[in-house]
Amino acid sequence: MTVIQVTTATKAYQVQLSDHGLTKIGQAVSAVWTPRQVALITDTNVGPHYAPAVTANLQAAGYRVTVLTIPAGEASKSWAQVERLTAMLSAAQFTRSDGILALGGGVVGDLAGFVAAIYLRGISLIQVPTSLLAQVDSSVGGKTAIDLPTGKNLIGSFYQPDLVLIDPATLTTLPARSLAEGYGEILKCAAIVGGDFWQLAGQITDLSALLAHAAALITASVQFKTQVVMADEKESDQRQLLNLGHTIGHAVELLGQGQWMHGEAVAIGLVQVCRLFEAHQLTAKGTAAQLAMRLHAVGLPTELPAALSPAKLIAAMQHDKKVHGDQLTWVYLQQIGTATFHQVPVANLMTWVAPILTK
Ligand SMILES: NC(=O)c1ccc[n+]([C@@H]2O[C@H](COP(=O)([O-])OP(=O)(O)OC[C@H]3O[C@@H](n4cnc5c(N)ncnc54)[C@H](O)[C@@H]3O)[C@@H](O)[C@H]2O)c1
Ligand SMILES: O=C(O)C(=O)C[C@@H](O)[C@H](O)[C@H](O)COP(=O)(O)O
Ligand SMILES: [Zn+2]
Repeated sequence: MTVIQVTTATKAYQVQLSDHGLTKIGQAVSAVWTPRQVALITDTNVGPHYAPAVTANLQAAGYRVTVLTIPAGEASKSWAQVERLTAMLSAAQFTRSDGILALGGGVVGDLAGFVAAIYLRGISLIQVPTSLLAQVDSSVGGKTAIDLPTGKNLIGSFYQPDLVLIDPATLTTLPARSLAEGYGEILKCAAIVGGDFWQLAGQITDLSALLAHAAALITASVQFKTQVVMADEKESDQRQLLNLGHTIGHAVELLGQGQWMHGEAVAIGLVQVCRLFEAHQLTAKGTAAQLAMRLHAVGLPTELPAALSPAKLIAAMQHDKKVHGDQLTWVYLQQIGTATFHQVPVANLMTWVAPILTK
C-alpha cells in the first residue's frame, strides 16, 4: 500500500492507494471512524459493480449502511440532488456522529462531499474514488461542488475528507472513454511539474499503457496535488495552478451541455491555452503540439468545437473563479515544467482570445 499524508489547517488525513483495497474497506474505515451510520452515496453505474460488496464489508466491521444512489452524470451535481440526499439523511436520522462515504467518480465525490459539508453544518466524509479522474484529482484536496446553469462548480465548499481510499482495481470496469479522460488531468499535472513526471506521462502511448501505468500515474499526480493543497488549501495563490486548462475547459464543458466529459474539456483547454499563449509569445513554441500529440494518443480531443460561439465562450469564461474584480487570472505554461499566471482585464478578453478563434 502507498500512503500519502495530507495535512491542512482544517484536517490531517491519509490518501491510501491499495490494489484491491476495497476488499478490506471495513478495516481501513475502522482506523478513522468509530461505529456509526454510514450513507454510501454512489451512482447508477458504479453502484451495481461495488456497492453490495462494500456494504457487506462495512457491515462486518460494525457500520450501519444506507445506500443512496444518484443518476450517473454531471447533471447530478445539482440543487435537486442536494435536496434529495439531505432529505434522505434527515429521514434516516443521520446525526453529527454519522458519516458519508462517496463511492464513485468525480460527480459522486463532488456532490457527496458538498452534502457532507452542509448537512447539520458538516458530517464526516470518506472519499472512495472509482474513476481514474477521481483517483488522480477530484477525491483529494477538499473541493466539493455542484453546478449552476451559468457555470461549473459555482456552489461549493472546501471540505476535507477523513480518508481517501484509492483502489486501482476498480478501473477494470471503467468504460474506455472515462479512462481516457483521466489522462487529461494527469497530463495537466505532468506539464506543470515537468521532469520525471513529464517523462512518465510520455510513456502513455495508448489506453492499455494508461491502465498498466495507472498506479504510478495516480501516485505522481496525488503527490503533486497534495503538496499544492497543503501550501494553499483555499486557493488564494498557488492552488490556482491546478486550474491550468480550465478557463477554456470549463467554458467548453458548460457550452457542450454534456457533449464533453470534464477531462475531455480540460484536454481541449490545455492545448488551446498553450496555443493562445504561444500566439502572445509567452509560451515556448511547440508546447501545444507536444501536449496535443500525447492527448491524441489516448483519443482525447484538443480542438475547439467548430460550432462554438465566441461570444458565448467569452461570456462563460467570465464565471471562472479566477476572475477577481475586473481581471481574469490565466494559468499558462512558459514551457513544460514552468507554470505561472497572467492577468487580463475581462473587458479585453475577446481581443485576447482572438488568436485561437480565427482559424
Ligand atoms: N473536486 C475536485 O478537485 C475536482 C477535480 C477534477 C474534476 N472534478 C469534477 O469531477 C467530475 C468528473 O469526474 P469523472 O470524470 O470521474 O466523472 P463521473 O463521476 O461522471 O464518472 C465518469 C463515468 O464513469 C462511471 N464510473 C466511475 N467509476 C466507474 C467504475 N469503476 N466502473 C464503471 N463505471 C464507472 C460513472 O458512473 C460515469 O458514468 C466533474 O464534475 C468535475 O468538475 C472535481
Ligand atoms: O483541486 C483544484 O484546485 C483544481 O482546480 C482541480 C481541477 O482539476 C478541478 O476541475 C476543480 O474542480 C476545478 O475547480 P474550480 O474551482 O475551477 O471549479
Ligand atoms: Zn479539473
